[in-house]
Parts: sequence; structure tokens; C-alpha cells
Amino acid sequence: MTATAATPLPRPTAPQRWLALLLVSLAMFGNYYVYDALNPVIDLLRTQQGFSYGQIGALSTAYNVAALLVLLAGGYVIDRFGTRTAILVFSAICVAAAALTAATPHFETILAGRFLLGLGAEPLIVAATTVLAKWFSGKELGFAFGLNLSVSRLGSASADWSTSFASPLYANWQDPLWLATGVVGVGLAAAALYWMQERRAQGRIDLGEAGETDRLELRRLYAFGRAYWYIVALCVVFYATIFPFRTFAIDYFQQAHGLGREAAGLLSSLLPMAAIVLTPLFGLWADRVGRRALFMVAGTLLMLPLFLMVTYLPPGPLLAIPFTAQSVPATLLLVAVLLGGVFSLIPAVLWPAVAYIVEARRLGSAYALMTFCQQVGWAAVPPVVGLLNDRAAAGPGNPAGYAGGMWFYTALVAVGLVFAWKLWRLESAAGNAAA
Ligand SMILES: NCCCC[C@H](N)C(=O)NCC(=O)O
Repeated sequence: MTATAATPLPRPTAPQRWLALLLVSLAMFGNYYVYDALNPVIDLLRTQQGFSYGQIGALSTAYNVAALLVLLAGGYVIDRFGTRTAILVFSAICVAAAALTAATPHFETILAGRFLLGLGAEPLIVAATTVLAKWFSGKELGFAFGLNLSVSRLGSASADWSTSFASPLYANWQDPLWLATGVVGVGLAAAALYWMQERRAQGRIDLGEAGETDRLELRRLYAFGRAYWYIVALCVVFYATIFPFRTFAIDYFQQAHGLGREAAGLLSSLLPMAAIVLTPLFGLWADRVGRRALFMVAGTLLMLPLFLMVTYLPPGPLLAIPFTAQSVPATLLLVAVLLGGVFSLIPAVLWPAVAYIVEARRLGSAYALMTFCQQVGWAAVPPVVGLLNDRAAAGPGNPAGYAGGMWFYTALVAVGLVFAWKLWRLESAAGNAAA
């Protein structure tokens, strides 16, 4: 029986909310897993298929170009067809993209697969955010967002760990990508269950209004102040450094430092692993003390020497990675742990900082614009790093050939530090003026 107009519908109960969170988070787990599944097969694509680093960079950029097109189209599908259909359709696109990427050895097909993934994965993130806002509005929303991001990052870490738990698959480049197709298929099954849950809730439960889907409104560019643009600039250079570094990291640890695939995968997984635990804690800390610009300065300062440390410092003694049978050089472990700290700290303060300086009615477009700029920066860097590696003939016989890419990351972080510092100065000046 459904309620009449006179009797208001009840809000979702706690079990209903947590079931929605579980299902949407599983879809996001698959989303992040399939994105990062390409990273551990880069060396195989190079040795078995003869791909250059420039081509690997293009595979990364194809995802961003697609994501930019979807962002430009706005939240049309979500608004037009509703969240439950959007989650299902975008998850299905991710499965098709994963299968296309794994299906044939042709570069063009793999490129098309990564492009299709960008068309499905990025709007799936937007749709998932909208779903959580509906079920959790007014109740534990921040906590639900945090848990959702942690489960997503667990997907990234699991793709890295697949070098250990699925090591026999790494005899060729295709089998790990078929595994990724299976994982994102489980995500699609969760999306289908969510579809049923939301349909069942229709007319029985008050799911409230999720609010407008974040839209990109380029004519509003002028409407934001200097502080906003400093945050956007830091966002661009931060993600244009950390995501491309993660794309190439496993191959880099293998070729430049002689690590086996399993050890390289475990080392790379320290970044998302740290973020699972530390991002919510840094978020809580910043909520208590404020001073987000100072956190951003500290994060970029800490990040600045890391790519040069990993390039030029002696490797140091071998240290065991806890709970595994793998050992890695101390310098690499230290750099991975510190990068994990930065990967936790900066996102924890960067995204919420926008909410403090932009008025609520413009927050949707502020985030959409920031994500748009993020994708542009992130798209540009992998081909440059690929080109630098190719030109220097980087490889196991010439580990110094990777230094150009590492200097490029360092230069990007230096630019980020300038913007973080400018933001800090601006905020200090505003604080003093208010005092
Ligand atoms: N591995 C998937 C990439 C997620 C991209 C997403 N647009 C994003 O930037 N998320 C924020 C984050 O810190 O992960």
C-alpha cells in the first residue's frame, strides 16, 4: 500500500540507507578497480604489444577527454532519467568499456575502451554522489561520502594487489583486464540491485530532493574570487601529478628500481591504502582547526622533494612490507608512505575548502568547474611523461631515462606550492583585516 498525499512518506530507515550506501559503494569499487587495472599491465603492453610510453600516455588521456565531454553535457542523463537509471546505465558502460579494453591487442581498440570508460566512470561518480545526497540528506551525509570514497579507493588498492592475489594472470596483458571486467561486472550487479531498491522505495519512502546535479556553467567563470581560483589551480597541478604518477608507478618501480611486479604493486597500493585511513582523519582535524590553506602549503612542501628522492637517493636497505612476503628498498618505501600521506591530506582539505569560500547556491557549478579544470590538467601530463620517457629511451638498461618525468612532476608540485602559498597569504590577510 502506498501513502496518500495527506500522509507524508517516512524517511528511509537506517538499514535502508546503509543498504543503498553498500550497493552504490560496490559499484564505485568496480569503477575505481577497472580504472587502475591498466597500471600493472603497462610493462606487458610494452613488451608483448610493443606499445611506447607515449601510447600508454594516450590511453590515460583518452579517459579524460571523454570525461570532459560528459562534463560539458552536464548532468542531463541524471536529471532526465533519474539516479537509479543513471547508476545502472553508467555501470553498464563501464563493463562494456572494460571488455572492449581487454578484447583485442589493437591499440585503437584499447584506446576506444579507455575512452568509453571515461564516458561511464566519471558520470557514475556524479550519480553516486547524487544518490547518497538523496538517501542521507540531513543524516550522516559527510560520513557516508567518506565511506563511499574509502571503498572506492579500496578498489584502486585491490587493482594494485591483483599483482599478488592474481599473479598467474600476469603471464599476459589481457587476463588481468578480463579479471577487471569481472570485478566491474559485480559492480553492475550491485547497481542493478540498487535500481530495484530505489524502484521499490518509490511512493513508499521520502527520498527528498538531491538538489540540482552539479552543472558546468562556463559563463559563471568570472563569478568566483581569487581564493577559489588558487584552490582550482592547486587541484589541477596536484591531480595532474598524482594520478599520472600512479598510472606509471608500477612499471617505474619495476623498470627503474628492479622490483618484481608483486612488490611494485604492493608499493603502489600504499597510496590509496593510506588515503582510506588518513583522509577522513585529516578531514576531521581540518574541521577542528580550520587553516586549510596552511595544510595545503604543508602537503605540497612535503610532496616537493619526493620525486627527486626516489630518483637520486641511494635505495637503502631492503625492508619488509608488513603482512606480505615482499621487501622493497627503504627509500622507495619512505617515498610511497609520504606520497600516501599527501594523497590523503590534500584531497581532505582541498574539496571542502571550496564550500567555505563559495556561496551555497553556486557550489554545484564551482565543483563542476573545478572537476573540469582537473580533467584538463590530468589529460595533459601522461603524454608528456610518456614522451620524456620515450625520448630518453627509459628502461631497465637506462633507469636514468625516467629522470625527465620525475623533474616534470617536481616542477608541477612547485607550481602547486606557489598557489597554496598565495592562498595562505590571501587568507592570512583576510584574517588580519577581520581581526
Ligand atoms: N581512479 C578514478 C579517478 C577518480 C577521479 C575523480 N574525478 C576524482 O578526482 N576523485 C577525487 C579523488 O581524490 O579521488
